[in-house]
Amino acid sequence: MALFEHIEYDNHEQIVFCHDKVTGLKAIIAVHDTTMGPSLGGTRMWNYASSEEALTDVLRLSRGMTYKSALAGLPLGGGKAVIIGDAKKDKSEALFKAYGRFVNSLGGKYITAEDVNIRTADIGIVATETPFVAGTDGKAGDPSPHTALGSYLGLKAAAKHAFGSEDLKGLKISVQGVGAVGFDFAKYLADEGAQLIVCDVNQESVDRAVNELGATAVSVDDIYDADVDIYAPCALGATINDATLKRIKAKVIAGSANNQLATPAHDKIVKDMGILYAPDYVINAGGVIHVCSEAANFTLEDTSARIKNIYNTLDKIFTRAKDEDRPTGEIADEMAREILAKKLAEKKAAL
Ligand SMILES: NC(=O)c1ccc[n+]([C@@H]2O[C@H](COP(=O)([O-])OP(=O)(O)OC[C@H]3O[C@@H](n4cnc5c(N)ncnc54)[C@H](O)[C@@H]3O)[C@@H](O)[C@H]2O)c1
Repeated sequence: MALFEHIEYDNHEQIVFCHDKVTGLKAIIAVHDTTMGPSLGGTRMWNYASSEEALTDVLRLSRGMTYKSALAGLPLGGGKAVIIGDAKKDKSEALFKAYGRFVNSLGGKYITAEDVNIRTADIGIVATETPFVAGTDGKAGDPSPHTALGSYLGLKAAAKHAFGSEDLKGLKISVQGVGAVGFDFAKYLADEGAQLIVCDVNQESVDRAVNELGATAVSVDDIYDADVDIYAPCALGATINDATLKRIKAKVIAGSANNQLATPAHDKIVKDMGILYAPDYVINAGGVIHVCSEAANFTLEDTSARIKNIYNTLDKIFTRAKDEDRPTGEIADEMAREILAKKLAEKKAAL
């Protein structure tokens, strides 16, 4: 397996392969970049088919965290970790304690939090072995309301660019997934007079959106055919793909879901279709801002100002993408790299 030559290596600072002989823990911690500060990113537990697949995933995700935190203006770098295993069968207190000792061995270069298949209770066990954790129970708490607020503000920035006004009154918006983030997000839209079309695999969540927000429900498959101005993916990743793009009628895609594009190539494909795409890691940064507020002791005002700034960041991305006739995701990545390069130059000058 290639390491320095790995296609996703992208100059990672440190990659730690963790193996605990007693518990059988196998994990990879990837620290992509600490130019802006200690790397922060969640730990994912997944039954990867191979260690190659796990490595590719963690490298891609940790770089994503570097870009996300840089564009959110946070004093954080990017990192991520994966535990290789079946979350239904392989979790144990001893395993998370062993993992916590590996996180601790990095001395704060990597701060962990929850991610797919990891609960705050699991992170609570990790926290018994290391202080380098964020998002534990009883501290900053659930990031979803802040993710919803940031995503709503980001959607308004997209509406301004696509339709000439950020006023959502009368706009038709489909919200795919009305869970922790999606419901609060949809409530902001409904409060502003948007017409909502929602779907969810959970019927209770659908009923709540229909009853409390006056939304119209459609099936999880029909959401792609909805005749709407804006499509807001707030559930799964990879919903922007060749098949769905044949059906999506919206002129804007702006929602909270992670990894919305099925492949990097879909960034240009949506642009060429005349759809304005709000890059996922920019619009959904409210969550990492929330978690950072715990790690960096932000005041409530500071946290709130950073979340509101998601609007301004997207505004800049959309303006530059239009001026340069380039895809929005490409511009976002470039802007993140510019922030990192500037900080690195400052650090070199200070030597
Ligand atoms: N929670 C956060 O602070 C945060 C931060 C950044 C990004 N995100 C991303 O936002 C998205 C939503 O996160 P969440 O915390 O609200 O999760 P959640 O699990 O609370 O909500 C997801 C909702 O989507 C529904 N769903 C699942 N499959 C579906 C399908 N095929 N079609 C329609 N609905 C479906 C679920 O039933 C659930 O109601 C995820 O992609 C997550 O990675 C969340």
